[in-house]
Amino acid sequence: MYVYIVHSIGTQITLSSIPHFPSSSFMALYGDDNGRGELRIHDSIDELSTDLADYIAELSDASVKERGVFTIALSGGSLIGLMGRLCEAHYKKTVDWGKWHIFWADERVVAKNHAESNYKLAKDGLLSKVPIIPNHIHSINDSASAEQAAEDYEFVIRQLVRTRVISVSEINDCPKFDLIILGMGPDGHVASLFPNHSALNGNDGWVTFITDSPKPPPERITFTMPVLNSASNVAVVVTGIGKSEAVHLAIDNVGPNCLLLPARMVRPSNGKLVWFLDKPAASELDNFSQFSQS
Ligand SMILES: O=C1O[C@H](COP(=O)(O)O)[C@@H](O)[C@H](O)[C@H]1O
Repeated sequence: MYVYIVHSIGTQITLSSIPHFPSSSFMALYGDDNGRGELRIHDSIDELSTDLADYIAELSDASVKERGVFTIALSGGSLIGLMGRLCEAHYKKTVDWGKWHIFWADERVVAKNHAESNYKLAKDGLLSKVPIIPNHIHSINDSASAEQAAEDYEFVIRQLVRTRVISVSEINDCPKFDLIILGMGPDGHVASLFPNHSALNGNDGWVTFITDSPKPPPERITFTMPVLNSASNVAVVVTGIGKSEAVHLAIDNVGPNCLLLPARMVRPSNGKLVWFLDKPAASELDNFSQFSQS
């Protein structure tokens, strides 16, 4: 019945335990002092999914109390399946779904009913199963070119910033989403910001586009890095051994060559970063053996 919390303060590790989770649970938290955020490492996908659902529900409550709305930007890929617990009766009853506004941190420029659409994935796996107001679902214009779709999406976001549905960053003029929730590819990409791609340097606009994604489909739109880093909360959700090397490069103190890994560049300037990992994904972290002593 314990969750183990590991605080990393420089190289000094302190371990404490508090009653909270079922006995098989395991969670490790890095202090935010290294700028790499909080780490939540779970024994199983099942536990990770429950923790993720609780985390989202808590942020939703806090935002609705404070601002009357909850603005959440989703990604695609394995993430949506990991958010599936939110469709369960407990969350259906307790979450204030009518106050949610849904966005996409990245989207593939394909028709909304296409198997590769991040909208379709979220719609089938989550949005059609909870009482979200249809016009609070802000999906891209799927009949435009990638360039036009990015421009249109930025326009939609600008209108919602103007009407204060979406907050504004205190540091720059970027939108400040209550939560941006990201997956990560084995190459360290987040949203549709890929390593060594020029879109990574897109620091002016809020939404940019690519037509040569290394991962199909090639045409995508994506939030820029400044928008990711302006959010109040960013969660990065990663599972599986195939991503363990990228997790290590994104989080540990590695050489300067990795500084431009997209996942490593996610450092909210005035917000909180949380990594949700299963043990296989965390297994190459420098301190993993200390985490797994439990
Ligand atoms: O193409 C994409 O890939 C990433 C990672 O996907 P995963 O299936 O490996 O979890 C995803 O976060 C992004 O939104 C998506 O467009």
